[in-house]
Amino acid sequence: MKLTIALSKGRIFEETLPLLAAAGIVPAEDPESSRKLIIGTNRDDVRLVIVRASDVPTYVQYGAADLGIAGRDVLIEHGGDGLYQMLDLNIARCKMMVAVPEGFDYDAAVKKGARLKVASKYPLIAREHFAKKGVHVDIIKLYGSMELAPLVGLSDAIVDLVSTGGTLKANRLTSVEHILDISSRLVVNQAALKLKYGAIQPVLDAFSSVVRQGEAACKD
Ligand SMILES: Nc1ncnc2c1ncn2[C@@H]1O[C@H](COP(=O)(O)OP(=O)(O)OP(=O)(O)O)[C@@H](O)[C@H]1O
Ligand SMILES: O=P(O)(O)OC[C@H]1O[C@H](OP(=O)(O)OP(=O)(O)O)[C@H](O)[C@@H]1O
Repeated sequence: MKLTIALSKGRIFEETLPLLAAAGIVPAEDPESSRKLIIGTNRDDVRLVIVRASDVPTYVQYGAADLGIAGRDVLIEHGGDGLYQMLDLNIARCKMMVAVPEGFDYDAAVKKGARLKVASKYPLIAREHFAKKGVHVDIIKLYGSMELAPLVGLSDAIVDLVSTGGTLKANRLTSVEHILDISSRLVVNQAALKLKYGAIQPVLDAFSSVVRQGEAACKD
């Protein structure tokens, strides 16, 4: 029985390699250098499909992939239909933040009840955050480089992912609110979990043991 795992290239692929190795899975090619979208592995029964990070839940939801790895950001925006979130893998960690240009008095704008223009690739997360605070916003949906939006007058603020803070700093922006901690999760197609349980369970066990080792190492 073949298992198909959906992954995005870049940081998720890189950070998933040790997890795959623990499950005895080694990709036959590097998606950074190969143009192939279906990558074989050392195991005849396991293949990887390389998709956009935000497309991973869709492939898993419809069963085109049995398993996938996606950020909490992507999973919240997608919704949970057709898939189970099985495991927090603790990889690709970052924070979802509100950021504004240095010198913009965000607290004063909020206090005044100003209507804010907010650019984001994560409209659901952004909308819910400001709704909870009772702040009126117009959300402007973007697909990348949110940091540019306030610099050219497209928005007052952004909702984006922050890790080192280097991108904000390089663009003279500053974070003003923390919304969520983000990490990537293993998701499984609901039907596949039943039908391919025997093949999926060892992968889950191997991934969990790597996550537990990482947690133990953090405590030491
Ligand atoms: N700077 C970062 N540091 C750590 N993790 C990050 C960072 N940026 C994004 N992530 C996490 O990694 C996931 C994949 O990010 P990646 O940059 O590979 O894709 P993307 O460009 O956001 O997605 P898409 O190609 O679908 O637009 C994100 O969904 C998020 O959970
Ligand atoms: O705080 P930092 O360490 O600077 O990381 C933050 C940046 O990382 C992400 O972009 P990414 O590098 O994934 O680029 P992309 O969204 O264009 O793929 C995010 O959208 C920020 O722009």
